[in-house]
Amino acid sequence: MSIESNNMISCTKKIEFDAAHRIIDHHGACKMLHGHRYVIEVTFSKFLKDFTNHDMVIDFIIIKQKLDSWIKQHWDHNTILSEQDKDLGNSIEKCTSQTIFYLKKQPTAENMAIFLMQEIIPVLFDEYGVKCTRLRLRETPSSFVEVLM
Ligand SMILES: Nc1nc2c(c(=O)[nH]1)N=C([C@H](O)[C@H](O)COP(=O)(O)OP(=O)(O)OP(=O)(O)O)CN2
Repeated sequence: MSIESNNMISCTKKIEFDAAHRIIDHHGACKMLHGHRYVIEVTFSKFLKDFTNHDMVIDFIIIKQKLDSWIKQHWDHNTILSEQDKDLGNSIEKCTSQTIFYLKKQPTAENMAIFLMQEIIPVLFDEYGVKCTRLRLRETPSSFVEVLM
């Protein structure tokens, strides 16, 4: 097999979590507070030409340790709201003592995926020298978004 300079090898890990959200001003039911079983598929890649001295793109165990810990701490069994939705967030916090996770934008699947890809994953995986090339976030069995880099 001949390796071309742009051939890549990638590895993907799936992580699931439960969270509630709502999209203010949505024309349909998504303006109501509701929950999802979210499924993240995160993919890291390396150029094959850079893979010569390695056996793994990145260990699946490291992906789980790093990203799953962040998700468990911030998003799992929590409510994800826009910063414009502080009244709702404050009411929930008063009743449940949870710490609401606020995004600057609406908590759509797109904005959640972009936030993970831009703000969280680069910091969590900085030391491993791998590039996150794809992040898929499934909101329902029939709906997902994907960020490709
Ligand atoms: N592009 C986006 N569209 C919608 C989002 C989103 O994040 N990005 N979010 C929602 C709601 O949160 C909703 O709960 C999910 O919508 P939908 O896929 O329509 O869910 P259903 O289970 O009702 O889908 P079925 O078609 O019945 O399988 C809405 N849109």
